[in-house]
Amino acid sequence: MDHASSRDPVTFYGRSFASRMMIGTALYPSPAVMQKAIAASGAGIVTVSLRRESAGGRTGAAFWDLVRETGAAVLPNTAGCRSVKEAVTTAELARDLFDTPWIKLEVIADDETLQPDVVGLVEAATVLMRDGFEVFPYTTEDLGVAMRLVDAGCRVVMPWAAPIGSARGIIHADALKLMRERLPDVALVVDAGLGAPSHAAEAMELGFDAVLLNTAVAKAADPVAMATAFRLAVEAGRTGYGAGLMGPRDFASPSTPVVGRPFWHGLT
Ligand SMILES: CC(=O)[C@@H](O)[C@H](O)COP(=O)(O)O
Repeated sequence: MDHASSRDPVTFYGRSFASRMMIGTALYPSPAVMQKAIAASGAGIVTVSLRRESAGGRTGAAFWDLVRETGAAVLPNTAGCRSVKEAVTTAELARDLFDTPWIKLEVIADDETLQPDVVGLVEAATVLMRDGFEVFPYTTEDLGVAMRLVDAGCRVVMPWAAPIGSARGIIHADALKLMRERLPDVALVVDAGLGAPSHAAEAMELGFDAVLLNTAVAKAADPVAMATAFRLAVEAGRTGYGAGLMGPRDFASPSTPVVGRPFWHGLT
């Protein structure tokens, strides 16, 4: 019987990638460390903030060159947008600047916590999908919102594990499991709040298609080593999921025989 494995490619809007990890480009101690960490992560997709790039000038151009040198596909994002209008305008600028229909859509309700505004998100996703974008919406674990995003045409949904930068890992595993169960044909990516490689493995074991993370790698004492650890964890989690995880049981189930006699009985 064939099983899914870490070597199965993942597909987003018709583009396939060997790696199931996406990585952010913010917060690294230096551009050189960012490049090395991206390489160590094996990520085929990097996300970049349009606000940073649209600032233009030498800093923006130099940063864009560094990202391009990684060879990864670019997923521009609308980080920091607080309204539908702002997110749609930013997406349009991103399409021109990065020459891609992809947009990681973030509509933020609260500057302090970066809590997603899920009402504005569905509205902006509807506008952008109608306008030919391929939207990767960043949302909470709420199934109802995810279903509205799918109704709007999104083929990818990116629920959080936990609030951005919190490093708490998956807080509502049951809600993510339900989302996986109810949206079997949608590419689901756990985005934000992953703090340890084991969190990424858990997301993959839940059957998610990929993970996206930034802070845990960028802020690690050794970002390159941490990127490697996340890569291995994603591969392990995906392979474990494909191998068919046994379900938990309420009570013990003996894994060693309790009948018969030890084979060495009588030899001494
Ligand atoms: C939505 C968002 O901005 C995230 O993609 C973020 O960049 C990654 O979250 P962490 O920094 O918590 O990994």
